[in-house]
Amino acid sequence: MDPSHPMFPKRERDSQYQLSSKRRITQNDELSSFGTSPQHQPFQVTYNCGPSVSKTGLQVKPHGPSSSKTGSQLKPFQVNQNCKASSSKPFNVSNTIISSRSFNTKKTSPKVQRTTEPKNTNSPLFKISNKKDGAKLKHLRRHSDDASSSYIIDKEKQTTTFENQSSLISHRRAKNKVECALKLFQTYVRESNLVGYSIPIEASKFLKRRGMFVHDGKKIIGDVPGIEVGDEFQYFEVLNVVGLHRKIFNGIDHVRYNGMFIATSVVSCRLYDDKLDDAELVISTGEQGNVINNQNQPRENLALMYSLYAENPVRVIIKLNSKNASGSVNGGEKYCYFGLYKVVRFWQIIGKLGYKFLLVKSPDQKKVACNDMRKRKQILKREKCLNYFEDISHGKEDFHIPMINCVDSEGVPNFRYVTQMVNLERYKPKKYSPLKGNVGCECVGNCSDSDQCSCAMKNRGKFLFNRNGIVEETKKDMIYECGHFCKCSSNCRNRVSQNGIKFPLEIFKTKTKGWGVRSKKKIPSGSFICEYLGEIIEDEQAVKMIDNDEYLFNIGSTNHKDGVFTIDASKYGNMARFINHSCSPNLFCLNVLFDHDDVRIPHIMLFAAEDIPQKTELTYNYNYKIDQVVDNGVVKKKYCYCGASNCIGRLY
Ligand SMILES: C[S@@+](CC[C@H](N)C(=O)[O-])C[C@H]1O[C@@H](n2cnc3c(N)ncnc32)[C@H](O)[C@@H]1O
Repeated sequence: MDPSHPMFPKRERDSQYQLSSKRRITQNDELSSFGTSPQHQPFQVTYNCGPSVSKTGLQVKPHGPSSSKTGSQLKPFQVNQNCKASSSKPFNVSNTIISSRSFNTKKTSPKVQRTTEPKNTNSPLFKISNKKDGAKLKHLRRHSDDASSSYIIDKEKQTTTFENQSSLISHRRAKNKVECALKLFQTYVRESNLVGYSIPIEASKFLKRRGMFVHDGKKIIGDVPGIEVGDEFQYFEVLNVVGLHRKIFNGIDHVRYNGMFIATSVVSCRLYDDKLDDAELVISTGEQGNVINNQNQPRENLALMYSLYAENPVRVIIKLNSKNASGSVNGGEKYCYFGLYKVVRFWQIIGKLGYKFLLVKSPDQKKVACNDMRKRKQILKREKCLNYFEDISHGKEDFHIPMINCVDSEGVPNFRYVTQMVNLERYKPKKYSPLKGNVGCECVGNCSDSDQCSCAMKNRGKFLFNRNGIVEETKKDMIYECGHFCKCSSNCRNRVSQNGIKFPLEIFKTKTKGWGVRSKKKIPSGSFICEYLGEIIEDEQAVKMIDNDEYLFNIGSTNHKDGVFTIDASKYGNMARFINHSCSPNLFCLNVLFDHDDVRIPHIMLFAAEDIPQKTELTYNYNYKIDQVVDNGVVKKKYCYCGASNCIGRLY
């Protein structure tokens, strides 16, 4: 081992860990371094929610209307006389777009009055007491009936047919606008250096400033032009951007229409998405404000109540969650538009001030809303899996990164999937700035002459990748790829690992090591696999992470006076955070630089150390030192379950 190898002083650092009771993955100095249809079943229960349950403060309770708690004696679709709403008759409502300027600003809060005391029944017990309101409701119903729908969905073929050319054109135009807005949103999320919940909020503000909100200033009842049943959105905030649901912290959106509030959209949480099919019926808990009597119902409840009488279409968006072993809901969430529904009844929750609302899907709406739900069900069945998630990268990678669990029911762990290092910009000092140093090569087109290419010169006068992108040097301290500041083209042979994954990978649950990673296809030796991504933190910070140090990866070397860094993949990371250790690994890692010249914070790139057959677990050597991991003066031990014939039995 060359002592000038930036990883060489790792041994010294390892002893430092011992002192600081820290353990973490280190780079090796050798090769190994590293509601269904009513006919089928009773209604499915969902709960309305905002961006997150805790944020909205809404209660999420896993019991439905038929639970004894609510005391409901009504069978599904049985509608109490007071609350008559025929579920058999097809919807006769259509789109209405109200410009925000045209709202009636006169406040005439409708009074809702209970006719009988609810004892053991949760029948809908309200009638409109205000005659004026009744007239308005009639007017609204007539208005809805009269308006002609812009498109018709062929139920059998599950296709959307537009009534005329102009409605098709305007739908396409709106769809383009939606797509543009979504792309910009995604780009903002990907490129921003922000962290946590603020990312989608800031992205939404950014789009708003740029006038990229679709249907801005309009409150739409019914179909939203440009959006189709089954469309999926990654963030709650996006629903506002595309005009599906205008509330940011509330699961029920409403408009004031002729002096009354009617609901326009509801966002519901499904806690058990493995049981999902197409939702024919949804029960949504109404807002549970501090109501003392029914005269003071929160606006959202009133809106849903009036929607029952108005028979207006309500858009239903369902938040699809995963559930992890501890039962908490996190990860892998998205919002799927399920189509237009109608409120058919509501009832008070016994012992509580809130209400529940039963919504039934319009028979003319497309049935299977989310494609991946069907696929997910098939895979669960075929693989005999207990849990399956189609893509934990949420479309951020060129391939889907599925997560398959055939061992237990644990869902996607709580971390944010990223495709670039978090916090890199913060630590990249100016003196290493490529703009100041001579970082980029001057080659024209593809780099071909290693004597002329300054990047090849840094690699001791060689191109380290062959023309198929296979790395031919496995023991280099540092690899310099051509990069952002080079004049060569983006297809240059000296740009490999920066271009992202080229082999489809999947995360799977192992029996003894937690999650692991395997390739869906065979991988030739020397191929680039993936980068180890996470948040760049300073060493001192890493040392303090006593209880959360499983995803720390030492980078750079200790002989830099101005900072030593670690990658922390606990909160932010990619599939690499799931790659396990083996005493006989099939991957190795290399330090790569291409977007800056700071050797303290190289990219950690994993490559295949051998030809890897498909479905084989990918592993690298964590390089822990046995008996050198100490916590509070006590030597910590972790047994190794890599199963290799040369396994030393312990990770540390
Ligand atoms: C970077 S994480 C790897 C992914 C991890 N299995 C998971 O479920 O998230 C490192 C942790 O995985 C487990 N692990 C990795 N390789 C192992 C091995 N060969 N034997 C036992 N546990 C291992 C250890 O708990 C280790 O702290």
